[in-house]
Amino acid sequence: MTTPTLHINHLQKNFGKFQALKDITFDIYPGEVFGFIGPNGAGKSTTIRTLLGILKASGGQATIFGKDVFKDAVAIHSRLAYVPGDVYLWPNLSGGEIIDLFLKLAHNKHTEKTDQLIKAFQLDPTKKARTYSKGNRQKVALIAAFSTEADFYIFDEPTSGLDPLNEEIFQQEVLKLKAAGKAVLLSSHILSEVEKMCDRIGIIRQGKIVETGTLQEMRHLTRTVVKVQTVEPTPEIAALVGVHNVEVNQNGSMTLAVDSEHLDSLMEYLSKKQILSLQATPPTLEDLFLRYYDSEVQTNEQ
Ligand SMILES: Nc1ncnc2c1ncn2[C@@H]1O[C@H](COP(=O)(O)OP(=O)(O)OP(=O)(O)O)[C@@H](O)[C@H]1O
Repeated sequence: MTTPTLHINHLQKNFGKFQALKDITFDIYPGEVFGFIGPNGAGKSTTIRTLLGILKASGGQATIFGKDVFKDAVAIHSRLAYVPGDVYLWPNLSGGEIIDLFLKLAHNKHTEKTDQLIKAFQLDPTKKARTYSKGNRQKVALIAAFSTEADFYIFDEPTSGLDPLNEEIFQQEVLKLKAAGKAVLLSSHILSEVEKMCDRIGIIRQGKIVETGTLQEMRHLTRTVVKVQTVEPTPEIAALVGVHNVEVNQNGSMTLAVDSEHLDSLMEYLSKKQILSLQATPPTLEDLFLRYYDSEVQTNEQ
């Protein structure tokens, strides 16, 4: 079996009496883009900072490339690239100088690829960092990271501040990493981005991983919205197992929600009816995420 690039097992982190990470467990394999999502304050950055050795864990284990992140940081960091959500840059150096400095610190060199990335992200590398917008500061870190020859790339909300064109460049570069067999951890609030790029997703809530799986597996946890119009009225549909919220529309069509595991039996039932129109809208990652977000709000209010 392939060794995971990242293995986290029951990771915990306390800040004084506050337990920010209660139980974080997941793996990321080579060639995989793993989406790490959850509400504000759920513990995404704390998990990442602990993996990078910036914070000391209070319990549990974590390995990167099979090495203990708390003991073998130097060996791990030589094969790892990281971009935080809010990048600090030396204000009096130019963007180009900072990219080269980041590359030097990572024992890498400015290459043709670096120039291609500067062009693709449309960064003016001659300008001093103090004149850069937030988006341009992000670009400096992203260009350095994508120019780095690493095996594991960690991005913590990397596209906050990027315009749609640059977000697209970011996505293309991540997919190139994946095609090259690299592992990627992507923490993001942009669910459409996660949905588009990630092979598997982990949802964190209040310091705990509450779900991990492929988008397909996640979809089974939620409901599909079906809009159907039959020749004959079918009020008995509301009594079928897994069917919820049946509403009759003005034109006689029905809108209902069906648990994903009962979608097939609903379709079998409908195949025996005369259908005028049928539309099934699969749940998005946002539908699933909002479900967890909602339950967080309720928990906090109790
Ligand atoms: N140094 C610290 N001292 C005390 N509490 C902290 C510290 N760093 C983070 N926390 C708390 O730990 C929890 C998790 O924070 P974290 O920044 O990891 O969340 P996040 O999921 O990355 O959120 P966001 O999506 O807003 O970036 C929060 O309640 C935060 O207030």
